[in-house]
Amino acid sequence: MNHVTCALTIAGTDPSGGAGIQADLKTFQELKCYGMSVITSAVAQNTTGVKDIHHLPLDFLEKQLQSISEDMPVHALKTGMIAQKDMMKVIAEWIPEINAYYVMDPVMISQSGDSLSEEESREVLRKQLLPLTSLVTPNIPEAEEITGKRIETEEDMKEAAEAIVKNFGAGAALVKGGHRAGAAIDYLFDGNEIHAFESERIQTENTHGTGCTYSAAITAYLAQGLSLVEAVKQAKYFVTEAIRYSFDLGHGSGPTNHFATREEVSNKWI
Ligand SMILES: Nc1ncnc2c1ncn2[C@@H]1O[C@H](COP(=O)(O)OP(=O)(O)O)[C@@H](O)[C@H]1O
Ligand SMILES: Cc1ncc(COP(=O)(O)OP(=O)(O)O)c(N)n1
Repeated sequence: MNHVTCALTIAGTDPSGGAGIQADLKTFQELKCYGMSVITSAVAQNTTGVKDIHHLPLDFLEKQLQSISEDMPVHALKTGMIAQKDMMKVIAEWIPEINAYYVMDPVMISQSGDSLSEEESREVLRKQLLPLTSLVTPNIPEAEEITGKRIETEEDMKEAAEAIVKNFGAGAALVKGGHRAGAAIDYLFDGNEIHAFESERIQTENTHGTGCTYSAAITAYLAQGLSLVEAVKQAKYFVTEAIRYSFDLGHGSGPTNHFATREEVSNKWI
């Protein structure tokens, strides 16, 4: 019997294909996982920003989740945009039903500055979802929102990662440095120690969906059985190349290139 590795994303949509469910599924596919998706919100957005959001009804969210758990294996799952507290509660009740790694990208505000989650959902995220995670991957503003502390230095990033695990019960925390100047350094606290993942900063405006792509890549690698540290290391390489060979598409911040690590593509693309 051939073994298929299955990864699930629970997130919002991006019709322009750079972020959200679309970015996650492209990443799963590229990393040779069978990709599945449950949609929380349909978002009218593109490289310039968010135009409108339509939240799917709660009972429909439940039916989508049920469609997965009654029929399909899940080796790892990620969540992205979960805008409302009641959606979070439904998802938090469902996750323990399946025995899989859980990576949370705590999406709050898009790069274009548009809010993708309601203020009142933050407490549910902290109290009910974080303790279920194998890993949470906040950028700096999201880590500040979770911990309630300003992050200015690399020391602050490390302390935030540690606090998210020790004070909020996350399995591990990866605080991403995409929003800082200088080298792109992310810090992982795995419950025991801090690990640093560093790449050069690539000079480009085309970084739409980097966080989605990164967390989806980590999810795919965990599904395939890599250790947490190795999964983050491989995913960091994947997202760095996806930014390096990003597409100059649209009138705003262009999307990352999900097949940039294919040698034959990156050599000829740009
Ligand atoms: N210009 C860049 N060059 C290289 N790496 C980057 C760049 N911008 C972001 N990254 C990396 O992309 C990943 C996503 O980070 P970040 O942009 O902070 O997340 P988000 O998209 O959630 O805001 C991180 O590994 C970060 O270090
Ligand atoms: C539906 C949806 N989910 C998440 C995001 C945010 O994407 P992210 O990878 O954090 O990167 P930016 O696009 O904000 O750079 C989104 N836009 N849409």
